[in-house]
Amino acid sequence: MIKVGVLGARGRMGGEVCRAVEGADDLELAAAVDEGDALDALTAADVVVDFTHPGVVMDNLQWCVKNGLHAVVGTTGFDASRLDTVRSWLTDAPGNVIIAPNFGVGAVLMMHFAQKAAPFFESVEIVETHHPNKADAPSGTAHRTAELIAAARAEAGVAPSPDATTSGLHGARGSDVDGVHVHAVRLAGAVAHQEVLLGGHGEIFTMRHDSMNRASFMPGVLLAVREVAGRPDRLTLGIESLLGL
Ligand SMILES: NC(=O)C1=CN([C@@H]2O[C@H](COP(=O)(O)OP(=O)(O)OC[C@H]3O[C@@H](n4cnc5c(N)ncnc54)[C@H](O)[C@@H]3O)[C@@H](O)[C@H]2O)C=CC1
Ligand SMILES: O=C(O)C1=N[C@H](C(=O)O)C[C@H](O)C1
Repeated sequence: MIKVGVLGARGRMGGEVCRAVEGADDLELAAAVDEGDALDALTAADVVVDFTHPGVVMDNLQWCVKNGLHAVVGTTGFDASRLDTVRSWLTDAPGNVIIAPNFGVGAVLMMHFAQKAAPFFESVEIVETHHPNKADAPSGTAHRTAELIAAARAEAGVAPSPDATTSGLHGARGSDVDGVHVHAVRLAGAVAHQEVLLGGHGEIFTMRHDSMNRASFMPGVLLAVREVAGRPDRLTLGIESLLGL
C-alpha cells in the first residue's frame, strides 16, 4: 500500500486526486491538507501530491524534500531557475520528485507529436483555452509545448516563424515563448484545451487536445504516484518517460 498525502486537497484538482486515491486498491489517502492546515500530517505519507498555486508550491516542495518524502507536483510555474533550485535541494535528501505541467495522457502525446512535427513547418503558434478561474497565463502545458517546439526547431536549424507585424495593439500577437507565439483564452465553460497550429507550403496541420473534466488527469497522476519512488532520476520532468515516450 502506498500512503499518499495531498496538498491543495480542497481545490479542484486536489479534491479529484483525493477521490482517485480513495478509489485505488493499492493506495491509501494518508493526509489531505489545504491552506492554513499544518503540514505535519503529511509525514504519514510516502508520496505527497501537490496541486496548489505557483506562489506557494516551492515552499511546499522544499518542505516535502526536507522531510524525506517523494513528491508528485502538478502545480504550474516551474521555470529553469526553479527547477535548478529543486535539483539543489535533492542533492542531500532521499526523496524523488516528478513535476509535470500536464498529467493527461492525450496532452502529453500532443506535446510529443507537436515537437516531432514542428520542424517540418514554416510557422507554428499555440492557442490554449482554460476556465476563467485559472491563476496563470499562458498555461504550464502551453509554455512547455512552446519550449519543446522551439528546441526541436532550433536543433533542426528551422528559421523563426515569419511575421511581418510592425504595429498593433499590445498583446495582439500573444506571448513569446522562445520565439513561439502563445495565445491564452479564458472562457467560462472551458476546462483545459490546446491547439498547436502548424503552417506552410499550402497546408495547415492543427493538433488539438481537450480535457473534458479533471478526472482525465487522474490516470497520469496515479501512474506518477506509483512510480516516483523507483525513478532512476531524482527529478523527473513530465510523465513522458513513464509512458515510454
Ligand atoms: N499538471 C496537471 O495535469 C494539472 C495542473 N493543474 C495546476 O494545478 C494547480 C491547481 O489548480 P486547481 O486545482 O485548478 O486550483 P484550485 O484553486 O482549485 O486549488 C488550489 C488549492 O490549493 C490550496 N492552497 C493554496 N495555498 C496553499 C498552501 N500554501 N498549502 C496548501 N494548500 C494551498 C487552495 O486553498 C486550493 O484549495 C494550478 O497550478 C494548475 O495550473 C491543474 C490541472 C491539471
Ligand atoms: O489550471 C488548469 O486547469 C490546468 N493547468 C495546467 C496547465 O497550466 O497547463 C494543466 C491543464 O492545462 C489544466
